[in-house]
Amino acid sequence: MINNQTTPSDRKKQLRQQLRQLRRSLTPAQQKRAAACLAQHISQHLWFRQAKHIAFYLPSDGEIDPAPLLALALALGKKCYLPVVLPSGKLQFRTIKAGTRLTLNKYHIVEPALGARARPAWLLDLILLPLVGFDLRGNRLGMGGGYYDRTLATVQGRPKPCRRRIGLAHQCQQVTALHGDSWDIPLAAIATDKALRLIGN
Ligand SMILES: Nc1nc2c(c(=O)[nH]1)N(C=O)[C@@H](CNc1ccc(C(=O)N[C@@H](CCC(=O)O)C(=O)O)cc1)CN2
Ligand SMILES: Nc1ncnc2c1ncn2[C@@H]1O[C@H](COP(=O)(O)OP(=O)(O)OP(=O)(O)O)[C@@H](O)[C@H]1O
Repeated sequence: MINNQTTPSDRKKQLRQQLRQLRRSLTPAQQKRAAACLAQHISQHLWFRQAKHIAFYLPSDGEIDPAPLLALALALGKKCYLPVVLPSGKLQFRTIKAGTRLTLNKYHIVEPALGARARPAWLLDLILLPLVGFDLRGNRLGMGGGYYDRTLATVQGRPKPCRRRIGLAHQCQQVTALHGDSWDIPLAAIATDKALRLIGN
């Protein structure tokens, strides 16, 4: 029997493919300009200026590139971290600085090798998360692994993870409305090449 009904999960997958295709189609010049604009928006924000420990990511699959901001943060003496995927389905945030040994994870994304010091998520001052898609209510579509959701989930008996979370994306990744899932961790702001917008509650 053929089942033609699409579920919310099918639609999420389809949207993910479309938005990933869209960001991959940006030219190197567009990517470079977007990364520079993003760095400008975030570097002026109080949350960045106040933060001593910041989680970044290294771009893959056309994601907006936080590298210029990472370079600035390192130059300012801030401690910077990158996500490392663990077999448990969670992320560990490991320190990145000049000379940190890097390796490729199972998704071919660069991450610090074993040995780099890790910092728990609740001791980070600011977390910059990669987005595949977003809406202006702060709903977030990620790569579908649930890594950030699992890592930042509030579990009773555990300290609260950092709430200053900024989702990063190209402006073209905005959609009218995304369906939020019960496990989605809320974003406090979204930063694109165009603006940094705080999410109102
Ligand atoms: N730059 C970056 N780093 C990151 C993330 C991210 O979204 N961006 N993550 C955010 O959570 C984690 C990795 N999460 C991922 C989850 C799923 C797939 C994925 O489905 N990739 C393949 C197919 C699977 C495979 O090859 O085994 C694909 O490209 O379709 C990739 C990364 C940690 N590091
Ligand atoms: N706190 C959690 N505990 C256990 N499983 C979870 C949790 N959060 C999410 N998941 C699982 O992860 C899967 C992927 O979730 P979702 O599609 O929201 O990922 P995503 O947010 O797009 O990905 P990512 O966080 O990797 O960028 C879901 O099927 C969900 O069951």
